[in-house]
Amino acid sequence: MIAIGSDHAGYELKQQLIAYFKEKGIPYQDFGTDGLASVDYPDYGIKVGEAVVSGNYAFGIVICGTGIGISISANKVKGVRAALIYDENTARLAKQHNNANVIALGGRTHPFELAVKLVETFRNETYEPRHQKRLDKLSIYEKEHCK
Ligand SMILES: O=C(CO)[C@H](O)[C@H](O)[C@H](O)COP(=O)(O)O
Repeated sequence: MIAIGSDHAGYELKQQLIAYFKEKGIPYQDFGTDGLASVDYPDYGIKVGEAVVSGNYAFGIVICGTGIGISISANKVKGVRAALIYDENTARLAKQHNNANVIALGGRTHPFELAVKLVETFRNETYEPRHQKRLDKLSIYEKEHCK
């Protein structure tokens, strides 16, 4: 199950991705926003981040205008590794090297066709455990410094 959320600037791309998930039978849960009215990206980035660390989702997708604000927001949640991906290489490496559990896209920067390609590239990639030492350092920092 994919957790997906956006602000108003990411709403249209989110709806397009949801239509794609429906067509392909890919399970998802939508954490809002529910329209084009102006909202604040931290509310949705944090909501999706918290859902992902609950352990009930394979990964999260967060979308604002550029993907920057909402990825920063998701990364405030302990246990989240959110990656702003913008081409096939970063989509691949976000999984291979970082084992990202949230990916961020921009509704004003990522055309739908690119967004689908990046989501599918990320989904089909596998993590390379040789990077675990680095991820462990992030977890240790979180344990020691973040409540
Ligand atoms: O946070 C962003 C960039 O990091 C997003 O682009 C937001 O969606 C953007 O700030 C919203 O801007 P708006 O002018 O209020 O629509």
